[in-house]
Amino acid sequence: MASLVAEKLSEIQIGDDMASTAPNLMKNLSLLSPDQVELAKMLLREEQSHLFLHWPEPGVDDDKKRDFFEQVSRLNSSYPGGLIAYIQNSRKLLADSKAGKNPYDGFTPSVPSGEILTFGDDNFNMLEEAGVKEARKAAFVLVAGGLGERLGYKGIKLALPLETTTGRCFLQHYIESILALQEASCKLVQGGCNSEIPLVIMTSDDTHAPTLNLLESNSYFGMKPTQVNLLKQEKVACLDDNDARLALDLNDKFKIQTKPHGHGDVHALLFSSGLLNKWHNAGLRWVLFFQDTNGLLFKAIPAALGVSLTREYHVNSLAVPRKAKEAIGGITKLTHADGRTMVINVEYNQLDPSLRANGHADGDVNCETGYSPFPGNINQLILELQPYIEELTKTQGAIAEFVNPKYKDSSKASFKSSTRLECMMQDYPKTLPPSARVGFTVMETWLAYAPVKNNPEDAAKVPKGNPYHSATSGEMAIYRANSLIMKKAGVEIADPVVDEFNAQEVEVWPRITWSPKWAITFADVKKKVNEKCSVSQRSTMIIKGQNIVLDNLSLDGTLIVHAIDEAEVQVSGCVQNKGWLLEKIDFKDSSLPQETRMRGFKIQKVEQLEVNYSEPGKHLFRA
Ligand SMILES: O=c1ccn([C@@H]2O[C@H](COP(=O)(O)OP(=O)(O)O[C@H]3O[C@H](CO)[C@H](O)[C@H](O)[C@H]3O)[C@@H](O)[C@H]2O)c(=O)[nH]1
Repeated sequence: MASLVAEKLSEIQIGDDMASTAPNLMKNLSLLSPDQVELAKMLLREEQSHLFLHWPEPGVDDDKKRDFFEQVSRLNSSYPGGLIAYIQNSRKLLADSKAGKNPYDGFTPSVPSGEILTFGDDNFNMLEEAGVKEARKAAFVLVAGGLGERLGYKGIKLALPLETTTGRCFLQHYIESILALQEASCKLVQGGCNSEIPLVIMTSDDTHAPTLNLLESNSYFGMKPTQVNLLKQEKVACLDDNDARLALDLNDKFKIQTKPHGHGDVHALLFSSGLLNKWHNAGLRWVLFFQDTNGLLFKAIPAALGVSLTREYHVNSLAVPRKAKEAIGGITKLTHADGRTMVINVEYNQLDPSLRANGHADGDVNCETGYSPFPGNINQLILELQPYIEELTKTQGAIAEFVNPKYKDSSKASFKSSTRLECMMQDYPKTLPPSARVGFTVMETWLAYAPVKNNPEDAAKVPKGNPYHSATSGEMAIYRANSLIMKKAGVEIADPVVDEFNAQEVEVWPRITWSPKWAITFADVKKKVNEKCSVSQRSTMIIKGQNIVLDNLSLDGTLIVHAIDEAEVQVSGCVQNKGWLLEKIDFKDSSLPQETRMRGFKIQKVEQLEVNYSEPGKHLFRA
C-alpha cells in the first residue's frame, strides 16, 4: 500500500511542500482513481488543501471520500474551463468586488433605439404574419431551473395554473402555443410541411423530477416526447472567502456546498448538448428563450420573430415600458470612454448606481411619460442560430459572471455566509463583437408581460402604480389581454371593474380564454369574431377548438364551446345565465390549496352553457 502511495505521489509530482499541506489526502490517495488523483492535484494547486483537513485514516468513511471526488468531477465538467477556471474567475471577481469596482465603470449609459410596436397596426400585423411563417425554423428554450423563492410556492412554477377559468398550467399553455405555431407555420408552406419545433427545458436538481413528471403524466401535453429535451443545470461551488476557498457543506464535511449559478447556464448547456448543430443541420434559423411564468408571452412572439427576421437581428430582446425601480433590467446603450458601445440589459440593482455615477443625480426615475426611459427587459431573447453557434464555439457558452457577497463589515475581509458566482442568460451579448446586430423590440405590457414572481404579502407592498407580478395580477392580465384583443377586433367588450384581492387592486375584465390553436395572431382573432358580438363584464367565455366562429353572439353569463379540429362551428344568439362568480378568499386560509390562496379568489361555477362538437363538418349553434 505504502509503495503504491509513493508511486502515485511521484506520478502526480506533488512536491514536498504540497504533501505537507494535505497529509490526510496523501494517506488516502490509494482510494482514488487516476482521474480523481488529477483532480486532487488541481485542487491543491488551487490552494484548496483545507478541503482535506478533516479526512480520517484510510478505512474510515472511504465511500464518502470517493463520493466527494464524484462531486468534484461533476463540478469540474459542468463549468466551461473546469473548476480551475471557476476558482480563478472567482478570485478575480471577488477582488473587484472588494475594491468596489463597478462592471460598468468607464461606460456611460444612454437610452438606445429599437423597434417599438403598437398592437394591431399594419406594421404589427405584417410582422406577425412574417413571424408565423418563420416559426417552423425556430427552436424554443424554456429556462425553468429556478426555485421561485420570491413566490414561495412549494411546487414548480410551470405546474401553476396560468388562469383558473380553465385551470391550464403554464407548461400546457407553452406547449400548446408552440404546437399551434408549428401548425400555422406549416400551413403557410406550399404543399405543407411536417416540421416539428423543438422545445428544450432547462431544469435543475430543484425542478427536474417534477418537470419530467408533469410532462409524463400529461402525455407531454400533445407534443411528441422526442420533440422535448430536458437539460439539467448543475449548481456551482460556494466560496468561503476572498481567496475563493471552496465551502464545505455544514452538515456533511465530505460535500462541497453548492448554489444555483443562474439562468446564464443555458448557453453552456445548449452548446455541450450538441443540439445547436443538430438544429442547424435541420435548417433551423432561430432560438427563442423564455421564462417560466409569463402567460402573455406567446401573444408577443410572432411579431417579435417578425422583427428579428426583417431587421436581421442576431440578438433581439423583448422589452416593455418599465416603471423606475421595477425589478426588471433596463435595456441600455453603454458607451465606453474608449469608444466601444454595446446594447445590453443592465440589471435593476445596477441601473440606479450606474446612472447616479454618470451625472443623473436622481438615478433610476420615471421621465415625463410616467415610465423609465430605459425599456424593461422581459428576458425573452431571440437569437439567430448561426451567429450564436459561431460565438459559442469561441466561448463554449461561458457567460460574463458576477458575484454578490454579503460582507461581515466594511473591511470586506469576510462574508456573512458563503457566496458563489452567478450568470444571467441576457448577458450573452457582452462578448459579441461590435459588428453583431443587437436590437430589441418593445411591446405594450398588457400584451407581452405578466409574470408570477411575488407572494401575496410582498405584492401588496409594491408601490402604487408598479406592477404586482403576483398570481392575482398574472391571471387578471390574461383576461385583460384577451378582452382588449377582442375589443380591438370589433367585439363590444364591457369595461372592467376595479376590485381588490389579497390587498391588490386589479382591473377585472370578462374572463375570456381561448386555446392557442384558436388564435395565435391578431389576424386569427379578427377572422373568427365580428363586430356584432358583445360580452358583459361578469361573463366568462372559454373557446376550446380551432374552427369556432363567433357571429352575432351576445354573452351575459358563462359560455363554453368545445369542438374537434374537423368541426366548423358558428356560434350566435343570446346567451344569458347566472355564470361564474369570483369568490374572494384570504391567502392565509390554509384550508385551501396554495395555488388558489395565492390568487385571493376562487371561481364559483354557478351556471353555464356548454356546447360540444365532436363530429366533423359544419355546425351552427344558435342560443
Ligand atoms: O439558476 C437559475 C435561476 C433562474 N432560472 C430561471 O430563470 C428565469 C428567471 O428567473 P427569475 O424569475 O428569478 O428572474 P429575475 O426576476 O431575477 O430576473 C430576470 O427576469 C426579469 C423579467 O422577468 C428581468 O428580465 C431580469 O432582467 C432578469 O434577470 C425563471 O424561469 C427561472 O426558473 C433558471 O433556470 N436557473
